[in-house]
Amino acid sequence: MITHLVEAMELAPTVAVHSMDANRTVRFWNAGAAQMFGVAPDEAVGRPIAGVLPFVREAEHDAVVDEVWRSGKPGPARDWQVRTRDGRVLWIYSASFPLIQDGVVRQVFCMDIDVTERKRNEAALENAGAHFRQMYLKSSDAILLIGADSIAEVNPAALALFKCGAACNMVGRPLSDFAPLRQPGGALSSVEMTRAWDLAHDTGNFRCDWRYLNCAGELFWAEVLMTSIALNGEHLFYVVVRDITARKQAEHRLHLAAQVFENSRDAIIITDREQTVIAVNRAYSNITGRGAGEMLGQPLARQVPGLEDPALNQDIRRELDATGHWQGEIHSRRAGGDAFPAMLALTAIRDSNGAVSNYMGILSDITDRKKTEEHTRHLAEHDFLTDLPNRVLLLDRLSQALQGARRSHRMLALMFIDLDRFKEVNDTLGHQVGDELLKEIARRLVKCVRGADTVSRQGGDEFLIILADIGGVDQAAHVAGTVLNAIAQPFRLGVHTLQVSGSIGIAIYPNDGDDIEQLIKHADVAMYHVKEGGRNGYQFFNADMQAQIAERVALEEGLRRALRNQEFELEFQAELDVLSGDPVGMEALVRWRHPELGLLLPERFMAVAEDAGLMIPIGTWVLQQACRHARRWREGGHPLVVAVNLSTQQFTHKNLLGCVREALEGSGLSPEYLELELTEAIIMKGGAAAQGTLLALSALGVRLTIDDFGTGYSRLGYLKDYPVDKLKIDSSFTTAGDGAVVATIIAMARNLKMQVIAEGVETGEQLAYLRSKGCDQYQGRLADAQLRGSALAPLLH
Ligand SMILES: Nc1nc2c(ncn2[C@@H]2O[C@H](COP(=O)(O)OP(=O)(O)OP(=O)(O)O)[C@@H](O)[C@H]2O)c(=O)[nH]1
Repeated sequence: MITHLVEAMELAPTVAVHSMDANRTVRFWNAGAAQMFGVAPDEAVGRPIAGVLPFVREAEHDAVVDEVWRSGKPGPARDWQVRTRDGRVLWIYSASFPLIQDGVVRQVFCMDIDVTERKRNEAALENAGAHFRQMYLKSSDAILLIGADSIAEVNPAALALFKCGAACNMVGRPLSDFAPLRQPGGALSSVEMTRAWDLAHDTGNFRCDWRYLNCAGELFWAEVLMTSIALNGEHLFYVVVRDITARKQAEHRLHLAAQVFENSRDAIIITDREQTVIAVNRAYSNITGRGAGEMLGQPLARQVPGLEDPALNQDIRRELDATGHWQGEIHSRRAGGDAFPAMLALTAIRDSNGAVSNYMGILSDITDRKKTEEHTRHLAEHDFLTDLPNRVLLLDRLSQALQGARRSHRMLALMFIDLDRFKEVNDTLGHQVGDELLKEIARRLVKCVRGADTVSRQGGDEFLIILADIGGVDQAAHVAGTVLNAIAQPFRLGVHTLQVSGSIGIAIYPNDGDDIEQLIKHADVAMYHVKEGGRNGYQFFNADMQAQIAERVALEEGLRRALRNQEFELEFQAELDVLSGDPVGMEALVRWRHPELGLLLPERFMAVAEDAGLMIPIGTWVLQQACRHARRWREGGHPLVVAVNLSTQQFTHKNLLGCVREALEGSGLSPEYLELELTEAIIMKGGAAAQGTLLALSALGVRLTIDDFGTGYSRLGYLKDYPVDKLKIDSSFTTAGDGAVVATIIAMARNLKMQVIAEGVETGEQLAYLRSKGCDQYQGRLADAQLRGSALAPLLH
């Protein structure tokens, strides 16, 4: 048995077996030992073991062997490190056991197995583990180990990324705790996560971008790599999470930029630094009708229509080099050849070193904007009603025409046209008909002139015409005649047919002025003279007109001052009873005590007052003063009626009643002592409202007299409809001794139960005649003389 065992030991190829006796002398040394240690059996057997095997841990080994000798039991198996004869260091697995004969330990056998290879693998594995741990701990990527349902382990980077502080805040929780309810695509995070786990499981690993929610409640983007691993039979996921928020933001910005580029309504062109086109967007094709293919690789200047002009190109380059930017309007063309206005903005794009790397061009189609601008400009320069040039454009055209005339030493004419009594059209037919008339007149005026001339509406019923470059004044006169004739043709406006006329003043450059203001002013002055002279005609400006105008202006200023300084006075004409000769009333007549010109009669200043719009304040003053006088007469024991003339402006003024009431209340005069005199013409001008006004005045208690009766085109029918108390026979009938007219008027007044008073009575015969015809009262030089001779003389002033 032993023999067999020894044979087996001899032959065991990988097991080195040797034995030693009590003297530590080698007794057995098999082939394995020879091979392992490089010592042949005959070199070993019979020699002390210490000399044969220089063990690295000799003392330790000796102790084990000593223990076997002493105890007679096998020593513990150990890994030892030994050095072979040829200097190799081996790891051996060694077991020692005793050979006992007769109860005595005779030898100790050692069996050694070379485990160097295994030891080396173990060391490598250990090293790899340590390295891996280092990587795990130091990794800048977050690493999580996910177990069945929850996080099993996290590295420090994961704690930092998820801002969770300690591992215990993550470990044990499902990864879905760290995601928002839904991913940006809208899918539920839990559903998406399960899908990802499944894919990772099926394919080994799975990569995706994922939106996470950290412990601070903040969302962030991460790239996730899940690797499915099996560890000790357990299924795990090794998850690497890398924060890609910055990348996502950059991607988002890029995406946005691409979207802007592609979806911009303006064409965007990108070139390289040589201005060769490298990209265009869709809008470029939409706007220009050219495909991107036509553009790419081509020089910008040749491909953006409108930029071909070398001079413009040079300007652009200079500006781009100097400021990095150029912007301007160009006349571009579409593929079909249609021209369109475009705004081009070119910007140099620089790289990180500041060198120009590209250029970006933005080309906008500004057709609509141009149209809007043109429309706005048209509105600003044209009259809304007639669409003729307005004052703004006229001034511009006049300035240009003047420059041209100066350069070419030619004449130009400026015509000021004002329609005659246009207000009446408005008043009688309405503003709308007035508007239609103005429009039609505008059309006719345009037809009277050449294309180079300008017809403009200044507002109201005023038109100005520039006759640019006339050969002589007769040419202007000819046009003025044509214009008057055109205006004079009947107008058919709806159901109305009307006939109007105009007054034209003409100023000639250079004779009547050499600047815009002067020419306009002088044409206006000339027009005014036509109005003064009865309207419906034309006049050229002359210097006398200017003087007259200056006088008028002075008079107008004087009137305003007179109102302020109380320069007006009242004079009175007596109204006497024909039969008794007693005074029954006084007619108040306004006078102006002019500081330089002395006492002025109304004829001298009323027309100016009317034009200057001063009739209301002057009339109001007269009314108030007259009432005060009458009140004083009454208090002095002379209850006389005071007669006050009303002007058209007063009669048609909306506050006439208020004004009369105020004058009565202000003076404390009873209404029956106030008599208001109106001419037939004034009543007619009051139009449809006249009857109402007269009734309202009558209702106030004041008396109403028709002045200058018989001179107007009397429509006698109206008399019975109006609350008129008295008719005043115009002095022209009295002084002319026109008995028939006077008698007829008196008879008519009788029939209408009105009183009648004759004006302008100068002689006793005239008075006798009036008396014989039953006239009630008289007035005139005879009446004043009689009063002046009486105790009431002071009342005349
Ligand atoms: N229908 C209409 N009337 C306007 C317009 N603008 C101004 N008017 C009126 O035109 C009238 C101009 O009157 P004036 O020129 O002062 O006087 P007129 O009645 O023409 O009398 P003369 O010029 O003295 O002959 C005024 O009654 C204005 O109210 C407008 O756009 N449409």
